[in-house]
Amino acid sequence: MSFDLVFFGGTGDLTWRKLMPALFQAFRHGKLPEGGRILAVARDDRSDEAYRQFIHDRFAEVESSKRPSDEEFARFAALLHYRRMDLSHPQDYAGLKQWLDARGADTAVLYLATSPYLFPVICEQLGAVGLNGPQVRVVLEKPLGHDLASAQEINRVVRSVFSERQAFRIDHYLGKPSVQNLMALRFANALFEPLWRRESIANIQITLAESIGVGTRGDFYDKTGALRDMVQNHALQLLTMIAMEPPSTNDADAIRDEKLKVLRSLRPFTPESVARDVLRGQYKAGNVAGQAVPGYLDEVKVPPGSLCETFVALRTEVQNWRWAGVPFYLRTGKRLAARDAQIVINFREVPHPIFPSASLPNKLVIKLQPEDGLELHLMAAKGSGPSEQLSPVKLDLDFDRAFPSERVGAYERLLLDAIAGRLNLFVRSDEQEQAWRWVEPILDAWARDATGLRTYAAGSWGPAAASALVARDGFAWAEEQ
Ligand SMILES: NC(=O)C1=CN([C@@H]2O[C@H](COP(=O)(O)OP(=O)(O)OC[C@H]3O[C@@H](n4cnc5c(N)ncnc54)[C@H](OP(=O)(O)O)[C@@H]3O)[C@@H](O)[C@H]2O)C=CC1
Ligand SMILES: O=C1O[C@H](COP(=O)(O)O)[C@@H](O)[C@H](O)[C@H]1O
Repeated sequence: MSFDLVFFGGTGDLTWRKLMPALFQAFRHGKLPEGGRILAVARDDRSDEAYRQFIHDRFAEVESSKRPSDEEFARFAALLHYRRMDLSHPQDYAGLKQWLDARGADTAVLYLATSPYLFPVICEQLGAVGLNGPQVRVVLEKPLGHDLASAQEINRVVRSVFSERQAFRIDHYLGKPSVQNLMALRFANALFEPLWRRESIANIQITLAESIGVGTRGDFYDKTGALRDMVQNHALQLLTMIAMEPPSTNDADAIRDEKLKVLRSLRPFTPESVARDVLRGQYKAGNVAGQAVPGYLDEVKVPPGSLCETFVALRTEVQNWRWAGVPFYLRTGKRLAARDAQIVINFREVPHPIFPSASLPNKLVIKLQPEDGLELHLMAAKGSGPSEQLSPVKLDLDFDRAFPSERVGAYERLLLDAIAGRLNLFVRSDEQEQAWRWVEPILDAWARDATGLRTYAAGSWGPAAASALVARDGFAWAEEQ
């Protein structure tokens, strides 16, 4: 199968930092189909050779195990091409069409790695020159809109040019190996399904903690905040995968239909429940891994006095028969104590204790990063005889060790899926819009009342009030258990 992969925004940070290294890994692992060309598009004039040199130099900034040798780069670079285009100039698109048509590859994947303000004009112009035939797929990078109205507008334009099956909306968390494995855990094992419900599960906690701050992205981040940056997309996508009903097939729409039902079942927020169940915070100076780090307000390009949230914790419920009354806690933040993304399924206590020593409820921890694996926390008897001492034990499955040569990074997986036309790990427009619909009352409440922002020391687990959010129901966050 021949393919052309075009990166609009081909000189940008996303392309050289994430997409090119991911493609190179696919190439190195022999997973990139033969017969591919990669075309980078941006506004400055440069030759293919100059672009190859640019990418070569940027690889120096990539993790050393992921850098190519000279011989590997020479082979990879032969796939790379460059074309000058101003994406806001309609007259620049005919040349792109000619370039693609001259070879007429089986598939053209057009990756919009630019600021989203360009998405409408790019889609319209691709349609105008006929680059929307069935062999074309368009990949839309996050953020897809700033609120419901802007997301709907982008989707309207995309739909006016492409069919839904041609639109690949990226949420890179869906490409993470442990997130893919969540589907296998739930739907390729009979063990968990009978327990995966309110009768057995006390609460579910999704934590997406970062130890890094906003770095040099202060201007972008300040207009975005943690709710839009992480909750509306990554955290909610994880929640849907945990809470969805078993899809009837492994087809993309069967899965996305079930995820959409979960999003529609989330308890809607009111001004009162936002005040009670949603907490936002901003980091102050502190210490992360022994290093002193500045507060958010001292980061570059952050406006003085900004009220932007760098931390969100919230409590919600999925209002259906399976989950009625089970709290789902979501938490994300920058400059927290550790880089730690995990989903914790806290099971209920045994109904009738018979041992003299206390027994802890079972817990299943789905670890997304830094490690990728599963932990099942159980109780075991340490001794024998009538007064057995119970002790917690852990079944620990490390996927990196179990499948050492087969783990594929998120962007590598998603790029390969887009080339192959597999939509399972991409977000459908209705899911995305429903997620915006659900977070909007929070955004509205915060816009009306600027007083609720709490602070937390960099290197902590967020504002102290986040513990109270969970303690109110008689529970504790994983690190406090
Ligand atoms: N960086 C990251 O890690 C991530 C970024 N994103 C999102 O991806 C998008 C791109 O981010 P990032 O790569 O960091 O941004 P950059 O500013 O680094 O890159 C923007 C790219 O778009 C090109 N561009 C801008 N305007 C035009 C135009 N009119 N015609 C042609 N090309 C144009 C630029 O090239 P030139 O100016 O030379 O023309 C450049 O190649 C953003 O929306 C960002 O939020 C999402 C996830 C992660
Ligand atoms: O989408 C985003 O994700 C990253 C975190 O991704 P991870 O794979 O490193 O966990 C986050 O830093 C960034 O702000 C956000 O835009």
